[in-house]
Amino acid sequence: MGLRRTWGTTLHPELEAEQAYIDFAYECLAAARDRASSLRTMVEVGRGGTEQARFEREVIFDSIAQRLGQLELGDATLCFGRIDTEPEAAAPAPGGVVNGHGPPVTNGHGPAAATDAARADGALPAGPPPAPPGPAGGAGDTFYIGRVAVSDANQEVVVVDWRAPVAEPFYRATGRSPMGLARRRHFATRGRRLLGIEDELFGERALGLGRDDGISGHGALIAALETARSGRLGDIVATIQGEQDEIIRAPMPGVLVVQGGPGTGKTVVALHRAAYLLYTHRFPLEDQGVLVIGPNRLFLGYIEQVLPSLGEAGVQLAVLADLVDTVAVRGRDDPLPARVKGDARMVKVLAKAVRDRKRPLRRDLVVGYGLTHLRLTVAQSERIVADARRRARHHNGGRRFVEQGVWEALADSARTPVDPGEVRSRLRHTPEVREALERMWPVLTPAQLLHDLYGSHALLELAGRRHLSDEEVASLVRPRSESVEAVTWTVDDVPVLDEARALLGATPRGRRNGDTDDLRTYGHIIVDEAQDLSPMQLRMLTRRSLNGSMTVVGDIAQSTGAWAHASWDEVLDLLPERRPPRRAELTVGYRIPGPNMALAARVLAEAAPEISPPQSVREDGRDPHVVQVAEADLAAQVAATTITELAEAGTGNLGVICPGSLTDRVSEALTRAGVDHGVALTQGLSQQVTVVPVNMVKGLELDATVVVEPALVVEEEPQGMRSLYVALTRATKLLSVVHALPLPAAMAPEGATA
Ligand SMILES: Nc1ncnc2c1ncn2[C@@H]1O[C@H](COP(=O)(O)OP(=O)(O)OP(=O)(O)O)[C@@H](O)[C@H]1O
Repeated sequence: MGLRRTWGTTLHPELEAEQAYIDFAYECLAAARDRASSLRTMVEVGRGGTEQARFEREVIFDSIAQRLGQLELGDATLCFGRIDTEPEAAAPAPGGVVNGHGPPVTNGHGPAAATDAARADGALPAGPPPAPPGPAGGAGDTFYIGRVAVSDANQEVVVVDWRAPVAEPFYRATGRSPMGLARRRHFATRGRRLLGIEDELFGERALGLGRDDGISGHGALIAALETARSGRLGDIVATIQGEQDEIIRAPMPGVLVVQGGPGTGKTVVALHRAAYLLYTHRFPLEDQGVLVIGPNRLFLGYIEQVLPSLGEAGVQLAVLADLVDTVAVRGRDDPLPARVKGDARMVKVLAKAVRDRKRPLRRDLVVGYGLTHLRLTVAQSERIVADARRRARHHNGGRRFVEQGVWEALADSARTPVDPGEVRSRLRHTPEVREALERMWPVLTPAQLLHDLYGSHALLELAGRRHLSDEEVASLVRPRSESVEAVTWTVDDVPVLDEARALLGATPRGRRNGDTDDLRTYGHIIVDEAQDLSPMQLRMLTRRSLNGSMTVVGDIAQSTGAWAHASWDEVLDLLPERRPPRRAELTVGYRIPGPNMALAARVLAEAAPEISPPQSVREDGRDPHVVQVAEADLAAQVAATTITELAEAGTGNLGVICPGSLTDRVSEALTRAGVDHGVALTQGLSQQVTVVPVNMVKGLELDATVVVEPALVVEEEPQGMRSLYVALTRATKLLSVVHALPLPAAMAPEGATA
């Protein structure tokens, strides 16, 4: 059984009727917006009434504002297709069904009736009611699928939200498994204008023609993929494919791991899953929160538009450093300390480092008290520390037990009875008492603990000798900064600071400002580029998972960090284990045209031989251009190639992907050649041309790329071949390579040896 497609080279006979229906849907959307706006004016947050009344008004106000946000589509298309079910598959759907005679007749009160009613109460503009065509099967049901749900004035469904269960066959039906569909129709639109219609017929109507390769809405998909990139990832609600939809709608509990090659849609799919889960489990997820973790800020800037355009508020996009918000983070460590700081052995090292900070006195504390002296003996201090260790869940929380023990012991030592409370108020600011408390049990922030630890070979040695090698211990030492505020923390310090925070808990001062021992958790966590996360980074995420529900996406072949994982098992071992994890794979590549993928696949075969390359949806495309020049001419040639590629890319964007050491030289050459450009580090992808060091390019996508000096990429990056694979898989269209050094063997022209 197959599918039959008719994609608008000639005018589709139902174009006009569908256009009328789409116009009607937009009118209903505008009416819904007007209603929400006037409601907002009515509930405008005022000062009057009781506190309870004001609170309720604010809640209503917020939800209207959110609804208005959802109804604000900007340039995005409202309705991108429809499905017609087979007559026998027709079943009433909650909230309204489009019955028997096509879209205008919903439950017997179609848009025609609805329009009259709405016009009567002034909600809809005047105009003829639409007369859209009936369903393919004659007597089945029809549902229009769109970005948000729209109803008419009678609350009849006009457009179904893409996340609703009824929309599932729009994305999942195949020739082999039509899911009760007679026809699926994709609309090609520009704004509100319907430009073309693509039909896929199922069952007997398919007549065995057309494709059944699991790709649905082929024309719409290719049109979406050919569109020039804006430097920001967009949504794919109109063209989600079956294998992607299964991941998006997978049940929420537990960990779901998604492996997929470059351009298979892992990032978009993960973000659409966030939107789907919030729609389907709004209560309790909206309160619990959804966290999306990306590898760096450039990447977050690249994806930040996708979720609002899906109508989702309340999702937190973050890099790991944002979760440790008390310190500023810049740069990375050298490979050895980076690796040690990511290693799970650091858990034990830190626990020991905190233990080492709880010390009995070296000699008795004797302190003047009026005409007499009070005494705390070494043995008493030992008992107090041991007792607080047993009682405190977090280090800082133990300080009050220690203080209490000290006041009591000092009071006990008086010749005449003294009240410990009195001792406390008279002695707590005395320097020798404070010093004793600091020795026995200092209050520590994570930064103070690490500042002291890294700044002292002795403390490191004490904490690490049973867990780390001498070389590893030595790699962590760094010159002591003047104050803890002057320390520059690195990305690699972040999970160590977080581990320290989990051990230390809130400080008394933090507690007074509302801080607690417990960290903020989330009902669902989405992790992108997860293949690069170290065990300590994964622990950070597990710590923030409320109930073990996570979506973890990545590509083992693109793991390039200090902690490049060889398999997902290694990652899963470090994630919450409340349920058996589920795995999914994305196999179809949407970004990379066939010829570019063929070159990248040769590099992949060496970088990660066990991983198969994705199958490109677009088999055609220009062959990659490879240009060799003398070393002295390299940067000038990069500029020249950039200019030629730009001419071919038209309005599309272009990335010059360099080994880190060549970034400045290439940028200067572009300036000399008069090419306006940005540098990713400071400007993101906001310019048409951007120079991107290879270690920042992961996850990004451009229309055209010029990859500079592959051999140097391989030499400079810790996982060189994998970094090169990442670099070669960024372009949606044009790929050029400019080099002076011999190419890595895997890239040499087929048949040639390097
Ligand atoms: N079903 C789809 N319809 C239209 N475009 C799609 C679809 N799936 C993916 N794409 C597009 O393919 C491109 C690649 O998607 P995405 O960046 O999510 O892939 P990825 O697997 O995360 O890639 P990488 O591993 O390189 O980070 C994006 O432009 C995305 O919009």
